[in-house]
Amino acid sequence: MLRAVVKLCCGISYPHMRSMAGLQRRAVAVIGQEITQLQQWGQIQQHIRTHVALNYNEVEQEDVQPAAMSGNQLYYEQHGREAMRKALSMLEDKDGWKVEMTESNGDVIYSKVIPGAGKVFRMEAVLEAGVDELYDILYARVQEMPQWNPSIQHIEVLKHVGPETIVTHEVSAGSAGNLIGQRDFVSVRHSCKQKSRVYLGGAAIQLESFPPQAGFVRAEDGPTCIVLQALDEDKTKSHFTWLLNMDVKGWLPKSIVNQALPRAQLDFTRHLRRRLGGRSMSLHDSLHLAAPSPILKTETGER
Ligand SMILES: CC(C)CCC[C@@H](C)[C@H]1CC[C@H]2[C@@H]3CC=C4C[C@@H](O)CC[C@]4(C)[C@H]3CC[C@]12C
Repeated sequence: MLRAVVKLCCGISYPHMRSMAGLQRRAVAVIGQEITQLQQWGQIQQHIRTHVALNYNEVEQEDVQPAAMSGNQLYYEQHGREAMRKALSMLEDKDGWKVEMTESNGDVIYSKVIPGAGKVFRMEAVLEAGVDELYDILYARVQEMPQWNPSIQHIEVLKHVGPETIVTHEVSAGSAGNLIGQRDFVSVRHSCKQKSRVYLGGAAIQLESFPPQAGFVRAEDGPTCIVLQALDEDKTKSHFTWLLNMDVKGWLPKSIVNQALPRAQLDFTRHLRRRLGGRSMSLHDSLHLAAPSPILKTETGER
């Protein structure tokens, strides 16, 4: 329909456009580009509906009304969905994953080198919570994360783009336990909630209104994704899959980064379990938590 209207408009305006000059012509070209973007966005939506992995395509996505959204909002939505799609297709490819670590509580981290993305890590764990509770903790109340996770110093929701998309600024904690030092991230985070599954995708974005700040190393997270899958009817257990794909930036040996990233995943999950009430703590975790905290909130990170 949109295409037909555009064609009709083009036909009507063609004789006038021929007589246009300079700036007017440029303005028409820009409008043309915007229309193409809208169209591409529609195609991406369609692509997600039909092709994306792990049942994400079963989601009844509401028909989007581009007219009701500003160009920027459309861009964030599109970027978030695209990140989710890319991350899910990385997870979908089951070949070539190498076991990186196996924990006594059953958590496993795999890694794989993916052309274009570099080394990515996939964590698989079982959490003693339902997908709704996890969605609430990990997405709806994302800004409260620093209260239960000492690896994260600050999270601010910069924009609420829609019910499924937010733009966030995140600052990791520079601490003795974190060899990489403090980083900050600006990301679009996209969520998709189904009855027994939740998808949380994300990727770095550049915001003109939030350029890298002096003294901070701006890292890039994503395309990344967390998939939560309910394991039982009573909603007491969920399977947690987390694809971590991060460019930490700065001058650091790969070996340090490749050790720090899976560590960060284990730490994150340990704190998440503690937030869930310690219901699923392993012996290893309880011992670890009983010891004086190795995470000292010092300002020793590279700033
Ligand atoms: C190793 C160093 C550089 C970083 C350590 C902290 C990392 C692990 C922290 C910093 C910011 C954090 C992210 C902040 C926000 C979200 C969105 C949420 O919906 C899922 C978790 C997720 C995606 C966090 C995952 C862990 C994270 C990436």
